[in-house]
Amino acid sequence: MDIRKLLSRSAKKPQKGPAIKDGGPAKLPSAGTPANPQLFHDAIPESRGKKRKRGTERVEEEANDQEEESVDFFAPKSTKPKSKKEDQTDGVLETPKDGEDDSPAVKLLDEEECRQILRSHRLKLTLLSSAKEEEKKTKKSKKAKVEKKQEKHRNKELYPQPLVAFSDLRSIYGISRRLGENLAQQGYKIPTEVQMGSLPLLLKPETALGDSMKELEDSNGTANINLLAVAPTGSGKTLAFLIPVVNSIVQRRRASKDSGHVLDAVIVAPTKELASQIVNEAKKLCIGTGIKVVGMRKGMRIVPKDDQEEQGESSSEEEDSESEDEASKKKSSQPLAKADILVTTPGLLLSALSASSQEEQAPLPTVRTLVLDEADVLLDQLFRDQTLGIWKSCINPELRVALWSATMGSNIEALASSTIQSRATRLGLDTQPRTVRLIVGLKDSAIPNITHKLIYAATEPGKLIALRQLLHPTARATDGTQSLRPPFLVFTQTIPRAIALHSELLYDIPASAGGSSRIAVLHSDLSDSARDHVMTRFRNGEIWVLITTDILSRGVDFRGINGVVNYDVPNSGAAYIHRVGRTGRAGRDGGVAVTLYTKEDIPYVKNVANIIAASEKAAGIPASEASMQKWLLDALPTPSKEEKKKLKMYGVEARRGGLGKGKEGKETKGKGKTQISTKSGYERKLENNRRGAIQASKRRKEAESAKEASAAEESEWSGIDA
Ligand SMILES: Nc1ncnc2c1ncn2[C@@H]1O[C@H](COP(=O)(O)OP(=O)(O)OP(=O)(O)O)[C@@H](O)[C@H]1O
Repeated sequence: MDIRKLLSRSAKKPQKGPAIKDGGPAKLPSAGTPANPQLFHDAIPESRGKKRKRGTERVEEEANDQEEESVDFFAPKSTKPKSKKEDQTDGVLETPKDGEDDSPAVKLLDEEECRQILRSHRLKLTLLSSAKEEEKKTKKSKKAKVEKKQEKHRNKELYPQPLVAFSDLRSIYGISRRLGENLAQQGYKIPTEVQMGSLPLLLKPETALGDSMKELEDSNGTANINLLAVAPTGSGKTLAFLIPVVNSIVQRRRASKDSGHVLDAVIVAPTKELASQIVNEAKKLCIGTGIKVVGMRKGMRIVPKDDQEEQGESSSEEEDSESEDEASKKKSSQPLAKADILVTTPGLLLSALSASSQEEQAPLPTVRTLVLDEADVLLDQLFRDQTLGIWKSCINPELRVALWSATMGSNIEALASSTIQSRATRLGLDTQPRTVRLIVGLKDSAIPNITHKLIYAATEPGKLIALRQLLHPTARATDGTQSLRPPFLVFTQTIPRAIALHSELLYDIPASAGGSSRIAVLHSDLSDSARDHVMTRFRNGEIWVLITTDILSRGVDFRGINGVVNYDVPNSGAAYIHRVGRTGRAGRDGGVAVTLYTKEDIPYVKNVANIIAASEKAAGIPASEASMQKWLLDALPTPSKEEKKKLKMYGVEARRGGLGKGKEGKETKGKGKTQISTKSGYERKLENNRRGAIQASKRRKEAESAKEASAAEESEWSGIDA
C-alpha cells in the first residue's frame, strides 16, 4: 500500500508531488534492515593496522557475511581454525562447559588491540574512584602537596576485552547455550558499541579485565561491578543489561539445581510502555530457560505481608460468601507473584513494598541485580524518592547496580556514586563497591544519523499550518522542507495540547486512506488498556501519526519511525535527544526530526540548537550545508540556569495552561493559552460573540415562553374562587 498515494487528497497523480520528484527514492528508517547496527567505526591508523584482523576487521567481516549466513551463529565456527593453533599461546581460554560443549578455544586480544578497538568505536571505560578513597587521597595530597599524586588518584581508564562478535558470548564469556540460541533466533550478530563495552565486563569481569581485575576484586577474588552506562538512543542498551541478568539466573539455577522462582533481578523503567517493552524483550531471551519474567501490576504482591505466613499460589481462592473483613484480608493475602525477573515502574513497586509492611518498606533480600533504565530520569526529582526507596530495599550484599541512559548529568552520576557508597556503609559491607562508567561516543548528544530541522513558525496557528504541510504528501514548505513519510510521532508539551492537536488533525487524513483511524493520541490520562491498544496499533502500522507527550520520549522502540515532530519545543536538551532518538534506531538511516518554534520559544531554543549543531558536526556535515547556521546559533539568547530549571520543571510558560490544571497546579482554564487552532484570536472572538448572542437569544425566548405559559396558566385557574 502506498501511504503517499493514500495520504494525498488529490490521489490521482501523487508521484508528481515535489517530495517525490526531489527526494527520489528516499532511504527511510522504516525501509529494510540495517546492515550494521554500530554507529561508530573510526579508521585505525595504518601503522597499527597489523593487529586489526582479530578485532575491528572481524566486525566488518560479520557485517559483510550477514546476508549470506544462516542464523546459525552460535554453532561451532569453522571460520576460526586459527584459534586451535593458538591453543598453545598465552591468553587462550578453554571453552566453558555447558552440559557438553563443542565450541573451539578462543584467544583473547592483547591490551593494544583492546585499546584500538575501543577507541575506534568511541568507547571509554573508567573505573570511578570511590568516595572513601577520594577522601583518603585528598588528605594525602594535602599532606604531600604534590601535583603528581593528585594525578595518580584520578579515575582510572580501563581497556577491557571488547565483544567483537555475538558468537564470543558463548565461546569466551560462557553464556548458556539456550540463551545463545535465543539471541541467534532473533538475528543478533554484530554487537552494538554499548554491548561491545559492557557485556564482557558484566558477564566475566576476570576475563574482560585481565590484570586490571586486581583493582576491582574483593577479598574472595570476585568483583561485583556496578555500571553506569551512557550510550546513544537506539543503541541496544536493553539487550546489554538483559543478557547478563538472564545468564546469571540460568547459571545460578543450574548450580543450585533448584527450578523454583526467586526474585533475582529488578528492572526499573519510568513508564508502563517502556516496562512492558522490556518484559517482551526479556521473555524472548528466556524462552526455554525456565526463567519467569513478570511485569509489575497494580495490587501485585511481591513480598509476604508482615506477620503473615506465606501461602501457596493456589490458596484462598474459593471462599464465596465472606464478610467485608474477610474480603479485604483475602485481598491482602493474594498469592505472591513468583518471578525471577521483575520489570516495574518505580511507583508500582514502591507502593507494593510499602503496603506489605506496617513500618518501613519491605526488603528485597534475594535481589542481586538492580537495573535502572533511563537512570537519569529515575533519579531526577519526579521519581527520585521512589527509585531510592526501591534501591534501599535491595539489601543483598552481592547486589550489582547498573544504570543506563542516553543522557546523564554529572549531578545524577554523583548521586548514583554516593548512593552506592552509602549503601555499602549502611549494610556494613567489608569490601568497597566499585563502579565503572562506560561512555559511548559524545556524552549527551543526539545520534549522528538524524536529519534535524529547526523551523520558525512565529505563532501557534503558524505551527499548525507547518504541521499540516509536513503531513501533506505533496506539500512543500517555503524553506524547502519536504513532507514527512509516516509513521511519525508528534510531541506536545502537555496532555491538553496533545488532545487538542489530535482533535484538530482528526479529519486531515482522507477517508480513502483510513481517515481518523490513522491518527491517534497517547498520554498518561488514558486507561492502561487504551494505552496498550494505541501502542499495538502503532506498532502494527495501523496508526500513521501518533500525537503524544514526553511519556513516549524515552526508551520506547518503534523500529521504523520515519520522523519526529516537536510540535512544542522540548523542556531540556536531554528531552530533545530522547525524543528525536525514537528514529534512526539500531544503526538505521535516521529519519527527520522537525522542531517548530514560535516567538515565545526564542529564549529557550538555544539548547536544542546547540545539540543540532553538535550532531551535524559529528555527522561530518560541512558548515555550509548544515541546517544549523552559525548566525542563528549566535543570535539565539542563552537561557540562564534559573530559566533552564524552570523550563525543565514547567515547560514554556505560554503553553503551561490547559484544559485542566496548569502552571504549578493552578487552574488556568479559560485563559485560552493552549489553544491549538488555525483560527486567529479575532476570528475566535467573533465566533464566541456569535455563539454568545445565539445563546442569549435562546435564553430570552425560553424566558418569554415561560412567562406566557405561566400567564396562560394563571388565566385558566379559576377553581378556588368558584
Ligand atoms: N546487536 C544488535 N544488532 C541489531 N539490532 C540490535 C542489536 N541490539 C539491539 N538491537 C535493536 O536495536 C533497537 C534499539 O534497542 P534498544 O531499545 O535496546 O535501544 P536503547 O539503547 O535502549 O535506546 P533508548 O536510549 O532509546 O532507550 C531494538 O529494536 C533492538 O532490537
